[in-house]
Amino acid sequence: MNTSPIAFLKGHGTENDFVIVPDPDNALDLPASAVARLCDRRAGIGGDGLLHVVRSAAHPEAKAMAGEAEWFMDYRNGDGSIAEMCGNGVRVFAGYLERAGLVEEGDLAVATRGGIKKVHISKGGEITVSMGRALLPEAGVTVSVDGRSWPARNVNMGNPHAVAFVADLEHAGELRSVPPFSPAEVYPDGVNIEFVVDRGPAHVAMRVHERGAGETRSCGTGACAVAVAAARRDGVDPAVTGTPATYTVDLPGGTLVITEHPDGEIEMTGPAVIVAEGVIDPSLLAV
Ligand SMILES: N[C@@H](CCC[C@H](N)C(=O)O)C(=O)O
Repeated sequence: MNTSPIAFLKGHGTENDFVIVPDPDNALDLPASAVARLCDRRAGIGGDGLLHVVRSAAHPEAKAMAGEAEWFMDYRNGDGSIAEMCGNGVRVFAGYLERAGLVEEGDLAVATRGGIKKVHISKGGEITVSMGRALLPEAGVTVSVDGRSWPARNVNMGNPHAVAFVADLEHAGELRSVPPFSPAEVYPDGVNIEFVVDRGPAHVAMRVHERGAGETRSCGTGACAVAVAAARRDGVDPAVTGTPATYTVDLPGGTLVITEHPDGEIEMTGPAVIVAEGVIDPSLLAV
């Protein structure tokens, strides 16, 4: 049981916001109920998710990566569930490590449940993450919200996404109160759903309903999934042309720039901001 005061920080990446809990030795008990309490916007600190900052060597799920990546992003969704990867989260995670003096500007590797991610912290504060390759299972899916349905592209960025191109982002309705529907046989563990419109050549805008969090103001893995789905729809495949493709993705909370390289590697660039730090009352962490 956690009895002494525990430090936290609050940060966001394009307004996808996180409670950051530094715990290098993995000494804290953080069950789903405690995570949900911390992420509660009224009775807790508030966040779309939680970044538990642990040394890889101290976490059973990350030990094997400790030789290549000193730090493990133990990411949790706001409802306490576990996700493989969080694109905005990994930038904020790296931003925290730099601010705490645990890493320096430049290149670092971060261990995640989705594997090791290479991160570059640049002088201006923007952070670029190599997000890995997108998997595009052939099976098309349908998503529905508020009585409307759209065909969607199934994209896996380490975590599952369904990307639907719509005529108007307002058609996605009140996503926070009316969760969209997607087929459980395709997504047995749930799915993140993106609604997308065109803004111009290689420029789209999206809204997202995240698994475990509801509608959020941004999703990094979602923006990567959208950029790849938009490129394929536009007949663009860097593996075929041998030329990188860059898409600008506008989200309610800001803009992310996504580049897909000919070898399939996807790079995402965006900001990471720390807005506060403080101390958690241990009662919030009671099991
Ligand atoms: N906001 C994240 C994605 C977080 C995980 C997602 N909700 C899931 O359950 O897969 C991002 O920036 O990628």
